[in-house]
Amino acid sequence: MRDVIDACIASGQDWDFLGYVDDDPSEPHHAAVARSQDKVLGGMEWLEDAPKETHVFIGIGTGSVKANIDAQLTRLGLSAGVLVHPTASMGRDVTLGPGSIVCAGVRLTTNIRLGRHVHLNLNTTIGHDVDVDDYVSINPLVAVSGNVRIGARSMIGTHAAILQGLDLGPDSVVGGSALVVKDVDEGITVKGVPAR
Ligand SMILES: CC(=O)SCCNC(=O)CCNC(=O)[C@H](O)C(C)(C)COP(=O)(O)OP(=O)(O)OC[C@H]1O[C@@H](n2cnc3c(N)ncnc32)[C@H](O)[C@@H]1OP(=O)(O)O
Repeated sequence: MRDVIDACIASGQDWDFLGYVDDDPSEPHHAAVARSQDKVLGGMEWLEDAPKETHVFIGIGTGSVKANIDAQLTRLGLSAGVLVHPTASMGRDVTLGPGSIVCAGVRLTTNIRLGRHVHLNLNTTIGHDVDVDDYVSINPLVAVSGNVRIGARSMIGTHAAILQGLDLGPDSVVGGSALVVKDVDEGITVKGVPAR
């Protein structure tokens, strides 16, 4: 996520990165943050006194965790921003929900809706007329075809392909490199080619 923030700032977007909020940062995480000359601001309690103009992004992939943190942020009256890497491309009629993170090389075509805190990782493509519900994470190099609906909190593993017109239920999981050829029910994990 830090690379997306850096690129947005470099391209002239008006962000000033304050740091990370982490309830239980590991030693390697602390060290990596220090090497980048960033800081861990504190745990979730830091947000209670954060300036109200602070915008927050959730750097966690698990949909249910994102939903839980988003509820806490809403209670605190904090807003989520939208981050779009300058190398991402976007067609007409694309709606990005609060907290959306669109990484480098992502291609969004037309008539697409992303819900709250949707993450589109590196080089993912989203076809026309696609609805991605709240807290979904789509990992690098995924190809989502046209007229697909992805239910809330779902995770699409790296390099998966989803064929056109399919419905993936809430909390579904698609394994890395899967080829999804039929609808996926709520809470179900599919993997392989074809995915089952
Ligand atoms: C920038 C980033 O890092 S973004 C993150 C990128 N990472 C991803 O996208 C992760 C995607 N996740 C996966 O593909 C996971 O392996 C999941 C979600 C499919 C795991 O599903 P689980 O059912 O928990 O798999 P588990 O690890 O228990 O393995 C069960 C079996 O499935 C196999 N398996 C696991 N993942 C896959 C997969 N993607 N495709 C095919 N087979 C798989 C395992 O080899 C194992 O087979 P075995 O029983 O014959 O030994």
